[in-house]
Amino acid sequence: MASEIRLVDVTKRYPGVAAPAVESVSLTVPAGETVVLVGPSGCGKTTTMRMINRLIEPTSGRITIDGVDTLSLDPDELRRGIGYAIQQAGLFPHLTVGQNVGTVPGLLGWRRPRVADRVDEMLDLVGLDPAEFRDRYPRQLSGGQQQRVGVARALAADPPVLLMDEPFGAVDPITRGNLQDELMRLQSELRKTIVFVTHDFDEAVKIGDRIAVLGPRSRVLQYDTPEAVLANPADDTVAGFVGSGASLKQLRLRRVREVELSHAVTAAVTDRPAEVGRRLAASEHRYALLLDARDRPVSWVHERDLGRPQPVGTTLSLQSTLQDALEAILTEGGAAVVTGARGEYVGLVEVDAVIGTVQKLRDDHAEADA
Ligand SMILES: Nc1ncnc2c1ncn2[C@@H]1O[C@H](COP(=O)(O)OP(=O)(O)OP(=O)(O)O)[C@@H](O)[C@H]1O
Repeated sequence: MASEIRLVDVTKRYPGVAAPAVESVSLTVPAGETVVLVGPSGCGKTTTMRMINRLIEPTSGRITIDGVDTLSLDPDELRRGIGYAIQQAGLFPHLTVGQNVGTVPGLLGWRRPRVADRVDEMLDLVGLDPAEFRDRYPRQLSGGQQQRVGVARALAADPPVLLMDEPFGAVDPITRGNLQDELMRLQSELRKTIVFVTHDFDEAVKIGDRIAVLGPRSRVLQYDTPEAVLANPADDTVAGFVGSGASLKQLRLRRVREVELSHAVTAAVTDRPAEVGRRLAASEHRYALLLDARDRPVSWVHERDLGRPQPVGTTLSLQSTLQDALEAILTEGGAAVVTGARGEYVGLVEVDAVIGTVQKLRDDHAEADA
């Protein structure tokens, strides 16, 4: 269940402040997608997001959810239908984890056993063992665990819309990466409409189906897929925000399955070296890949050292990112082995194929823009 959110010409003026904090923003968030609002501090991201659940009332303009004007709804009712997760989780300190997660279902009048079941289900979903965590207080959790509880609470009443304001801002980079991965996994199952605020462009690229790059007063500088923003920033301000290393960032978005694989000379580990040598001689290759009885890669042999196979190191799957592929190619030297679901040999990724894919992406976006 997901909803389309539409902002039409939305402006917010804070009392006593001459310049509007948000000026004439129009943006459509498609149902079931994750849209990231990204921009520098003070540009109005939080104000824009909070107008959606009316924690802040717009001065003018219209916000609709599935075509219904949010101003026509009772604000409390509106907010019960919208999950909200914020930095440092914003948990109630005097309530247990279970009570925190069960807040909205409780307000909605769910019966206790149903709330209790839902709490456990949600804790499971965000990777916390209910038996261990449901009766703890927030202060007895790490920052990352608190963030997980925050996400569980936001999702508890199964709202079609989820607003997340720098939800992973207060944790270390590794925990942050894990929480991002978790959110992406959850979203691939739940397909909520998510509006996510961050000032971290890399986070936006990683988790967004689309990114809205905002300038002062929440002006939308570019609204597109991460691939398109990276390949072709709309102007110098966006380019500055994309920063250096745009091509390297693209490597994280593309998968091995999108690359043309090349093929090694293969042989069975049980084949005699002389036979492997004959095969290599008949080819343009210097290395052969030896496979076990179930076609799984075991080792490489060089034509001039057939008696001394070298074990295959890191292998890739078709789902691996091109960043992983490049890392493996650099470690393995020249090419990395791709395996299928049962570990069987599928092909090789070579560095030229990775470079070619990124270049093609740039050319495609440049053409689309021309
Ligand atoms: N209650 C308020 N009264 C007056 N001005 C406010 C109020 N809340 C925010 N502002 C101003 O509105 C502008 C936008 O603030 P907002 O918090 O939406 O930005 P933001 O992009 O989310 O920033 P950050 O990334 O630093 O959280 C800022 O200039 C801020 O000072």
